[in-house]
Amino acid sequence: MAASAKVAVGSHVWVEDTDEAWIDGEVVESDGEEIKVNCQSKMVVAKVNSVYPKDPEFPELGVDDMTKLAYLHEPGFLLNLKSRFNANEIYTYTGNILIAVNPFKRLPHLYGNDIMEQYKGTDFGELSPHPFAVADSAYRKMINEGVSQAILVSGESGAGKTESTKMLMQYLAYMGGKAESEGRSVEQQVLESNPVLEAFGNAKTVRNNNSRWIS
Ligand SMILES: Nc1ncnc2c1ncn2[C@@H]1O[C@H](COP(=O)(O)OP(=O)(O)OP(=O)(O)O)[C@@H](O)[C@H]1O
Repeated sequence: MAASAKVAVGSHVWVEDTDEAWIDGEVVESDGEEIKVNCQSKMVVAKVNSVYPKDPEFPELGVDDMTKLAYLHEPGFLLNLKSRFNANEIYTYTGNILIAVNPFKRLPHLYGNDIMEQYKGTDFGELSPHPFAVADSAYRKMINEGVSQAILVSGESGAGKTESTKMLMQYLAYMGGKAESEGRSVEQQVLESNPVLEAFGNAKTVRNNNSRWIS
């Protein structure tokens, strides 16, 4: 929060916390420099310029695009991801960037052919955030503008880059190759080549038992 911003008694703010990262509460006292915040578990004293405003109208299930948040700051972002994750919504947009939170469990209902069909040719942002929407947007730009496209997948080890890339490949293969050869579609063949490539290029690490290994 900007140092000059006023924090009125009765307003709701986010305060940094060593255990939870951020906790929220109501401001009960302020002398202009320091404030006392009544958080659910404890009373916290903090510097005015170290707290962030909390949107009192934040929807319980969060918003599908961070740009719809009333305040763009770390605790607001984290609350939104957590609210959506608790509702099994692991994908969230920030404009045209897709954020994926690793569910560490299979969610097959998200990735079937019926879901790919839904995303086919649909305007970006019209349906729920999804890697298929990113892949569809890239695919259509490539077809319509005749220009090569790149999708950047980034995150720390074990975040889910390989899994997300598989979704992107699944969609592109689905869109690009329907011809059957020896009873298997191009889509199947492309996806089946993945474990072979992984066997040569991946190794178990502390964070991930299927990690990309670079010497
Ligand atoms: N969308 C998802 N659905 C289900 N499980 C997932 C998903 N994303 C990640 N996981 C789980 O997390 C594990 C690690 O994910 P992944 O291998 O994609 O990470 P990574 O970012 O590629 O890691 P590294 O950089 O170490 O290679 C997967 O083996 C899988 O069990």
